[in-house]
Amino acid sequence: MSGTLVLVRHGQSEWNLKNLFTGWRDPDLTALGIQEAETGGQALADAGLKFDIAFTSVLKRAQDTLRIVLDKVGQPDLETIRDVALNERDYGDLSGLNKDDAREKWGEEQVHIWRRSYDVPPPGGESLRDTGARVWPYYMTEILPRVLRGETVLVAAHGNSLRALVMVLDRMSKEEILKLNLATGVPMVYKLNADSTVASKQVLGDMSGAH
Ligand SMILES: O=C(O)[C@H](O)COP(=O)(O)O
Repeated sequence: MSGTLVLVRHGQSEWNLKNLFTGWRDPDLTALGIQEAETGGQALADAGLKFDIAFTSVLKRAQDTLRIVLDKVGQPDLETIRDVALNERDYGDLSGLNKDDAREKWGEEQVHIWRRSYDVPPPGGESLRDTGARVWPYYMTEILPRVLRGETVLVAAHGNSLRALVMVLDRMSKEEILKLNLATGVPMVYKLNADSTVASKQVLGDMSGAH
């Protein structure tokens, strides 16, 4: 067994609340989002986890979630690396549109395909495969080597940048990833084997409400 990797999706953002496609746009957390981050942080504190380093995107909602989590685990000054590679999937021309309006315009099924499929990009944006093509190499070069050295690494990022990672870690098929939704603020704790495969996964909270 080597180290520990913790993934957490940011708490609810203002645009999650308004039901808008967000992508690379940069809204703040809502009051609920702050609470979700606090709950996730508390769960990590209760599990006794201490981190060696944290990674996040260049977007506020992920950085603010990380700050709240680090406060809860008593490590407010932890070394943190921010990188665009961990940003949310770029939603392209859908960014800023209401998700229900989009369903009315293009149909429920098409919108679901844009949101959850592996390789169909929304107009002007990234498919999950495109997102994975930047997230995965970043994970391999910057994050994984630390975990393999035995470090405990925290990653605060986004619904789809983390889905891209979880798909590979959990060896999910293109069909399975279609159904995967990550809840906001719920940490996933992975223990990795020395060969980079997953030894165990523990979800510290309730994923069932995610949509
Ligand atoms: O970018 C967004 O709109 C959200 O962060 C994720 O949205 P999705 O659940 O529609 O992919």
